[in-house]
Amino acid sequence: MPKITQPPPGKKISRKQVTDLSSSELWALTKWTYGKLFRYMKPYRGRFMIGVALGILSGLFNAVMLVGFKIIFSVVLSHGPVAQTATAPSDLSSDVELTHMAFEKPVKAEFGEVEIPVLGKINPVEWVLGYAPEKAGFGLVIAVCSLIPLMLFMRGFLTYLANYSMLWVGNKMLYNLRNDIFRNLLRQSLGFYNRTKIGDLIQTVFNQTRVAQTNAVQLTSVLIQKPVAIITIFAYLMFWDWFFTVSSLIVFPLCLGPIAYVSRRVRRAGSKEEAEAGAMMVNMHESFAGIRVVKANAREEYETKRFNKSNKSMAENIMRWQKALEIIGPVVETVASLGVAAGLVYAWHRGMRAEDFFLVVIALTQIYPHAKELGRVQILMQKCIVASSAVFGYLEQEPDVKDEPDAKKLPPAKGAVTYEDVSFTYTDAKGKPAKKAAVNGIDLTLEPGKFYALVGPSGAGKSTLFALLLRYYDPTAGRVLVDGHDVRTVTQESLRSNIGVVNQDVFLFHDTVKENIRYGRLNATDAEIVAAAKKAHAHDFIMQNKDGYEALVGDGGNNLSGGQKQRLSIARAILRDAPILLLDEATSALDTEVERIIKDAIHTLREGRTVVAIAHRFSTVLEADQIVVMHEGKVVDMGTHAELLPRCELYQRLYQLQFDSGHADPDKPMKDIKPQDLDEPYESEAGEG
Ligand SMILES: Nc1ncnc2c1ncn2[C@@H]1O[C@H](COP(=O)(O)OP(=O)(O)OP(=O)(O)O)[C@@H](O)[C@H]1O
Repeated sequence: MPKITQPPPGKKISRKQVTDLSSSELWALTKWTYGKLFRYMKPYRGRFMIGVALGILSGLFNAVMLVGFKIIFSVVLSHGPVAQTATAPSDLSSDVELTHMAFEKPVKAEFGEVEIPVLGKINPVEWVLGYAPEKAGFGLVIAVCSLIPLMLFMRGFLTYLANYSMLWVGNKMLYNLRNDIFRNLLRQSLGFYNRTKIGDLIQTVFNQTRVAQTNAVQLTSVLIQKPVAIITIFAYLMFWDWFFTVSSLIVFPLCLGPIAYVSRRVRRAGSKEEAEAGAMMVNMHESFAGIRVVKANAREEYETKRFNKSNKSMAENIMRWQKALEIIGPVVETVASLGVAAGLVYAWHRGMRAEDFFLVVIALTQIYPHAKELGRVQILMQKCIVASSAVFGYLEQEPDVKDEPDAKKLPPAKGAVTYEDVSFTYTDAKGKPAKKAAVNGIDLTLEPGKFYALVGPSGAGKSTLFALLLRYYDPTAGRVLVDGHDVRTVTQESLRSNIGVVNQDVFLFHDTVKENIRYGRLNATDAEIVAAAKKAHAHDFIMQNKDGYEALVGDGGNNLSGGQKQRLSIARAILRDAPILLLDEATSALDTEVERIIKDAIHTLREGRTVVAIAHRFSTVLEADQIVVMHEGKVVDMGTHAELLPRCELYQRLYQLQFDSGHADPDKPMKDIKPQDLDEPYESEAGEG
């Protein structure tokens, strides 16, 4: 098996895959992930390093606290000076003194004297007071005890500052990461969007970026603060009583056992929860975006059940890992209590003083939360890798269609469009090419300023010609030229700024009428917007609303009728003022009034422009300067209605079908004519056009 050192380009790594990795592979992937994430940390490395330094300080502060506790205990819990040492056993009489004797460390000779690692014996009470009192007075006890909250506050404050710095860096990272991934997703070709679930994209941009960032930041904090804290405490304990410390190491792995077991359960449940979260996102997106279809088919219950399934499974998995996490505390405490009990026996055996034993217990319980956090490293690492593979998979995905490095700006075009032997085959969700080309060997020249109608049965390749001109896809063979420029040699932005599009499915943003029209040209003035709306015959209906141009159109334009949406879309195209206009005529029957208005608007639009319309009505076809007849991905013929009717068999059939099927009104759409609707299989005569 080859070693996985980084996710395959554009592919996500599943939690299961990560769980199955060998430790060297996991290490390699962690390095990869961190390498990627550190690029995002780099601009904030100053703050990051401050966070690291503060993390180390807060870890080291544990030793200061233990020293502090030792001083406090020696002042508060010692009862007066003990002048004896272990070398004078005959002078001892009390039990306390006996225990002192049994304790192999030198016993304190003076009140307040403590032995500190590195520093040796010191008497801080004497330092502060200037003399060594025989016994602690009330004031001294109060003063010394107040050190406890002070020390805890200091450690908490250091940890807070360390975490704050890390979170600050993390949030900046998240902000940049989200921006970059969103930008890169918008750069992707339509082919990418055909292959990808939108809910998945939303889940990655919104959730996975956060998971990658929080886990990376937490991991950094844990990997820096916790080992320092643990080592510091252990070093202190070792200095103090190495045998006891080493013995407690035996209990320590016992505590880690339940952590490891629970971690596995948490990981499994967490991974299922994440998968369900993705499914839920996809389901929600589809239900809301396709609300009309849902309602038209009365599928509310069906969609709710689908949602429920994911929701239930998610809730169960959340419960599962929360239950596992909650149980870890009591289990570890029970195991740790064994250690305390064993320690107590040891203390008795060694004749340890209560205050010293108390200190050891404090030190050991201080280690526990740090060890618990350190036990989560693997989970954090796995979560980080899984989320990062999704994030960087999308982030580093190169678009199928992108500007050439030397792409030039297409100057304002005259509007000549040429398809030179153009073929194109779509690919399926797995990137495999379809069996049949959508367009095949298209040779077509469209002159500037003319009106062309594309006609043909459903699936003939009309929309594909639009998509290739807009460079949504690159042809598999041949070239598409605008004013003699191959569209692949100019920037996509400049190409598309020369093309206006009116789709039959109008998409409006949840915003005001004004802003929806302005989407055609962002720097348009309000006056220009009103002028465009007037030309599109949209002004009157806009003004009927009391909010006029400030009225909200609703989500996707839900507050408007189909015709009104069309008119706003035309106003948008008028505002765009592009020399080439692509019009995908609505197939749905619009009322006669709306039809007329839209036709008028098209009249306005065609002036001085190359207009190419996918025509679904013969009234539109008849207006065209040239009609392009398409069939099965080929241009079959091209000419005026008068020229085509006598000579083009397919055109005759399309025409007859329209009238025979009772659509005597030429304004009625000739929609949904399928190849099989034509009497006999039509032999395409490619090349005639
Ligand atoms: N995104 C896509 N992925 C895969 N195949 C596609 C895609 N879009 C279109 N096709 C296929 O390409 C062929 C041409 O489709 P196209 O949409 O260009 O035809 P059309 O003439 O515009 O049809 P209609 O009038 O029904 O819109 C059809 O066989 C269609 O199934």
